[in-house]
Amino acid sequence: MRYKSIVSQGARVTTGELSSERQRISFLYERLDRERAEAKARLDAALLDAHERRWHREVAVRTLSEQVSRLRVADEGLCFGRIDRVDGSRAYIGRIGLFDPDDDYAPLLTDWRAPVARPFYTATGANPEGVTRRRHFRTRGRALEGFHDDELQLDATALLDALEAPRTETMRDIVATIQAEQDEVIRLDHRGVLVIEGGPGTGKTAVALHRVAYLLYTQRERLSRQGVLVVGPNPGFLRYIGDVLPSLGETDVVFATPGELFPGVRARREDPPEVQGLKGGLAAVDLVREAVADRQELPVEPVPVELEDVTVPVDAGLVAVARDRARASGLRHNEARPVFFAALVDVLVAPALALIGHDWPELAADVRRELTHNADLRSLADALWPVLTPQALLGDLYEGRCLALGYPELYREAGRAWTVADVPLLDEAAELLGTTDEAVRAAERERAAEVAYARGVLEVLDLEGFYDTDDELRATDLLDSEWLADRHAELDHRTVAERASADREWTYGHVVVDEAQELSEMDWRVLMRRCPNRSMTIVGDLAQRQAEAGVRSWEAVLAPYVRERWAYRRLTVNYRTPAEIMSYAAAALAEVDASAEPPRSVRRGSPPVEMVVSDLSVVSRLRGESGTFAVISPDGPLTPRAAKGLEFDVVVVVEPERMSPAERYVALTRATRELVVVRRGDPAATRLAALAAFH
Ligand SMILES: Nc1ncnc2c1ncn2[C@@H]1O[C@H](COP(=O)(O)OP(=O)(O)OP(=O)(O)O)[C@@H](O)[C@H]1O
Repeated sequence: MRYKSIVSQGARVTTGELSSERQRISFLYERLDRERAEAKARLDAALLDAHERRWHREVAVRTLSEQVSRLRVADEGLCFGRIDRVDGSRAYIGRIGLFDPDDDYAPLLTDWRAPVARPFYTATGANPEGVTRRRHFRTRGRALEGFHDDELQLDATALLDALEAPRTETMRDIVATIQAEQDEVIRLDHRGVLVIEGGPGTGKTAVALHRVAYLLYTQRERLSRQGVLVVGPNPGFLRYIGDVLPSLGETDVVFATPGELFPGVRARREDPPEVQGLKGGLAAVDLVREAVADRQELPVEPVPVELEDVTVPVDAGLVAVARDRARASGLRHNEARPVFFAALVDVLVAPALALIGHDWPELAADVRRELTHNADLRSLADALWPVLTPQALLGDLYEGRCLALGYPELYREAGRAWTVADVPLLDEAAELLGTTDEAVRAAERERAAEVAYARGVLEVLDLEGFYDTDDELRATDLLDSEWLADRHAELDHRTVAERASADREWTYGHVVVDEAQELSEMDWRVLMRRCPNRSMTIVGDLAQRQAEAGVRSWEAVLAPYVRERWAYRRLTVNYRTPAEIMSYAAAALAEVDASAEPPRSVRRGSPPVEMVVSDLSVVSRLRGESGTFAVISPDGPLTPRAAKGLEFDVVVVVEPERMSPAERYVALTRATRELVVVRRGDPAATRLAALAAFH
């Protein structure tokens, strides 16, 4: 191996160097503790500062609280490497940057995202980028256990150590071992849509999350104002990746599944594949348009409206003229209602005058006034052109109207929960319907909730551990209810993430879409609405697509929004699955796409074990020896769909023959160490067949 470990170096030199590196690292922790104490003192002072304007104080408190939590994340693995340069200078690389205030703020520790840290990840023997040595530290908690230096090849040791470690329930950051091809993508200076594709285990998710941390570092001002949205396939996956950004010091990010992109709805249910196809294709845009048009109705029979001197029959022909005028206004359905009513009054004046038998101008004005205030005409207009929420529109469509419109497959019983595929339709409906009075009332309710939230913030400040003893002043000691009320009026104090996730019209500064191959054309419309600047990182693998309505070509999905203006990068190395398991899974890949290349595995392990059993209950007795363990079966509890994006040390795949090729490919590539494949059959017959083949 092309590295010098401290063990292979002379013991005298090693001990000396190790102890000097230990001193250096404890010095960095001292600095960290000092900065943290100073930030906390400034936070206390900001809370106490009675002279400062309230909202200034509020901003200061928030900024300092963020700083305190940023400093807290670096508690473990603060510094993980060092580079020595040709000019004799060196830089220690870590999770955050630390500076020396006593030496003109010279860098003591360089943030991994800073440009000067880049050679730590990218320098090679062929292209050393001015670096003579790269050193990797091995730490436990705050203690330095050892280090090794590499000669600028792809450093196998640090990476393999990281990859061999047993997995936990949640994904870890890879900041100490980012590889050059990944680093290129993480730091890519591309403002628009970036598609990152790669086979299973190539680090797409890890890279996308580190890219978020990098973008927040380089464009903090813009992104912390607008927020970042990370979309993942299901809640289990979001829980799995949920710790990575906080471990990198970034917390202000909204995580959502496609079923949660419409505020107020948390869809979990899946439609059958053919219904997903109908709801997910672009034709669903016309479907929603038709559903709205269907609610702009004509009376079947003329409806009599009684005025003082005459009864006017409101017939379909007259209503059609009013409806055409309202539609021609170009306003959205709810917003065009007043136009419809005014047009209806307008078209009724002439027939009313004709029935009265006079057309004096004063009489016409009276009739118009009477019609405008006529309660029957108002309720008729309400019935013919009702105010609609997206939920009411789709609910009525599914619970009956779909039959007359020719979409019987959409029919559902009243009161059933929304499905994931309904979410983009609700969003589309919201676009076509516009605001409702209900929306205004909801905004009022939200304002009331903000007041309650403001109170909550104070409690959180009390609970977050900034106050260690009872003697210290607490936020609630300093801020009274009057202040709370004013403060509520002055500013919206929720975090960007909280405000963004509650607001359908919020537009994010950057959107990350993971397992993007699963999203339908309708899902993409929602995401593009949430990100008009098209600053997006899209990660996926077309070969792993399980959703019928998912992506078949990136070009086709992106062209309507950015034409050909998007960048594409491929990751080629598999950091999860040992080579033996990957070559076993290659057969499933070939079934999905005969021309596809499986990624190259960095690790070797043991070949998968195949079992044939007559009774599947055996599976419940299988266990992994250590680390994480999962059974993936078409019937669950962990289905191939739910296993998307996850990994486990030991994986048992049950009845892969009952899975589609893409499902099989996903299931077979989840193991980091051992794969057991269980099929149902006659074990004796299988053994005989194997023996026959052997002879
Ligand atoms: N440079 C690295 N250093 C250490 N671990 C890494 C590195 N790159 C990836 N990994 C690890 O490899 C595993 C697979 O990464 P990840 O889940 O991001 O892959 P993926 O491409 O999203 O896979 P899939 O397509 O199956 O969802 C994770 O455990 C991740 O932490």
